[in-house]
Amino acid sequence: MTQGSTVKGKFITFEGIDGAGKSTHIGFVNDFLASRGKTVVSSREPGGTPLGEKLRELLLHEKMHLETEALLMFASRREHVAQVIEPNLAQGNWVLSDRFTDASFAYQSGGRGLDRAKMEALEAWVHPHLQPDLTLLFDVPLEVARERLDATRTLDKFEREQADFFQKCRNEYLRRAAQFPDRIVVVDSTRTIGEIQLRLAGVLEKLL
Ligand SMILES: Nc1ncnc2c1ncn2[C@@H]1O[C@H](COP(=O)(O)OP(=O)(O)OP(=O)(O)O)[C@@H](O)[C@H]1O
Ligand SMILES: Cc1cn([C@H]2C[C@H](O)[C@@H](COP(=O)(O)O)O2)c(=O)[nH]c1=O
Repeated sequence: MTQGSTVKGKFITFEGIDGAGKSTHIGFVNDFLASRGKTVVSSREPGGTPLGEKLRELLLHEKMHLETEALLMFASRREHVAQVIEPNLAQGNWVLSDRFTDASFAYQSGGRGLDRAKMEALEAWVHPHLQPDLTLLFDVPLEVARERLDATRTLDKFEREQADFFQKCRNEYLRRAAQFPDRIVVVDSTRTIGEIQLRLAGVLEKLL
C-alpha cells in the first residue's frame, strides 16, 4: 500500500515466531502469483541487500544492546525499502518479504520490551508512506514452533531465546493482527502444508 497513483505492484510480508513455517510458504506464494502473470521478487529482513545481509550476520550472531538491535533492524530496512521494495513496486512488480516492521514490534518491543513509541518513531522515519498490502501471520503455539526448529537446524541468537520471549513475541503479533485486521491475515500454521496452501490461495485471489 503506497501513496501515489502510478504504483501498481503489491507488497506482501510473511511473519511469525521462529519455526512457525512462514519461509516454507514463500515459494508457494511466489509460484501462485507468477502463474497469474505477476513478476515477483522475493526478499527477506534483516537482509535483502548486500549491506542488509552484512547487518543480518551481526544481528543474528552478536550480542548487543536492545536499542542497537532495533536501530540496526531499521538500518537494514532503510536499504531494503530504498533499493528493493520501492523500485520494484514502482515498476509494477510484486514484492514478497520474509519479515518486515511487524517483526520489529513483535521481537524488539514484545519480546525484548523496547518502548513501542520508539518503534513507531522509527517506522514513521524509515517508511512513512509504505505499508504492506497484505501480511500473512503464521501462528502456532510455541511448542510446535520449537519442535520444528529443533528438528531442522543450528539455532541463531534469536532462536536460542526461551519460551517466555517467544510467547511475548507471539502475543505482540496477535495484538497487531487485532489492531490491523484489514492488512494482517492470521494463518493457523498447525494445519498441514497442503491445507495452508489452500487457505493462502483463497487469500491471494482476493488481492489479484
Ligand atoms: N504446516 C507445517 N506442518 C509441518 N511442518 C511444517 C509446516 N510448516 C513448516 N514446517 C516445517 O517446519 C520447519 C520450519 O519451517 P520454516 O523454516 O518455514 O519456518 P520459519 O517460520 O520460516 O522459521 P524462521 O523464522 O526461523 O526462519 C521446516 O522444516 C518446515 O518443513
Ligand atoms: C526483521 C526482523 C527480524 N527479527 C528476527 C526474527 C528472527 O529471529 C530473525 C530472522 O531470522 P529468519 O529465520 O530469517 O526469520 O530476526 C527481529 O528481531 N526484528 C526484525 O525487525
